[in-house]
Amino acid sequence: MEKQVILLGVNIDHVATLRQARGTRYPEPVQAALIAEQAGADGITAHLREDRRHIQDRDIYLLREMLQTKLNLEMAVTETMIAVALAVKPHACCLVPERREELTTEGGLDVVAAPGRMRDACQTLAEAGIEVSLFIDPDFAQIDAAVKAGAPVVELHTGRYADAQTLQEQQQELLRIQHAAQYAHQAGLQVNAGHGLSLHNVEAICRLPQIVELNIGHSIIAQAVFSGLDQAVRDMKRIMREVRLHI
Ligand SMILES: CC(=O)[C@@H](O)[C@H](O)COP(=O)(O)O
Ligand SMILES: NCC(=O)COP(=O)(O)O
Repeated sequence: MEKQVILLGVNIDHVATLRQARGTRYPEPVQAALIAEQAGADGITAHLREDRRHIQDRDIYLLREMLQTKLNLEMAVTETMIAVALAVKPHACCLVPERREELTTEGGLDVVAAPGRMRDACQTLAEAGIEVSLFIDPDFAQIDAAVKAGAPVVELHTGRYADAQTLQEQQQELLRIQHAAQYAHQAGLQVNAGHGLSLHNVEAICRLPQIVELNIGHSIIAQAVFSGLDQAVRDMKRIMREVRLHI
């Protein structure tokens, strides 16, 4: 398989978490996005949650106007969110599961359980010129359902890999992701990955040649607290590039 550059989408949700903690006007997520782009981010991801715990609607509209790369809007599969996406027209939409009581995303979208709803959402967004990706667990049945729904892209959930408590568990989950990436690629899908990735665990995912793009947020924003956002993005891009060059 030809060696491809692996792209980095920087998720800026938790810049907005800091702002919402006090209801101030700072830190400005749009400013963070522009810094991330100048540091080498290939795109910006923002999750407009139904409970608006971090990213706000105004952030999405401003990002759409200001970004030099691409806006990947993460959202639940609801009529309300689809209406927002059709109004904003981001470059891409990643459809994710959401539960208000969750601390963060806990799993992948269950495409198998709602094939019609997923197909309709994919079709509506695609007709508006939006590239749709489905955030799913590394599971063959979910990959098959994503193909049937007409999604051109899947983002494999790496949360169980990132949260693994033992080396054995981590290796098992990595193997699951590897097989899912191969299967999804063979099915003609673009394969992205994300959730819980950091400088400490990203290398093994970068070694999977089918992975086109990683969406990483929490660990980059956390590192930015100490080394600044520009450096945090550059550090992540560098490790991704070096690992991919040597697979
Ligand atoms: C789908 C996913 O894994 C993340 O992109 C998502 O944004 C996590 O939600 P929080 O950013 O609210 O933790
Ligand atoms: N879809 C994954 C994403 O955008 C960022 O997830 P995380 O790095 O904040 O866990």
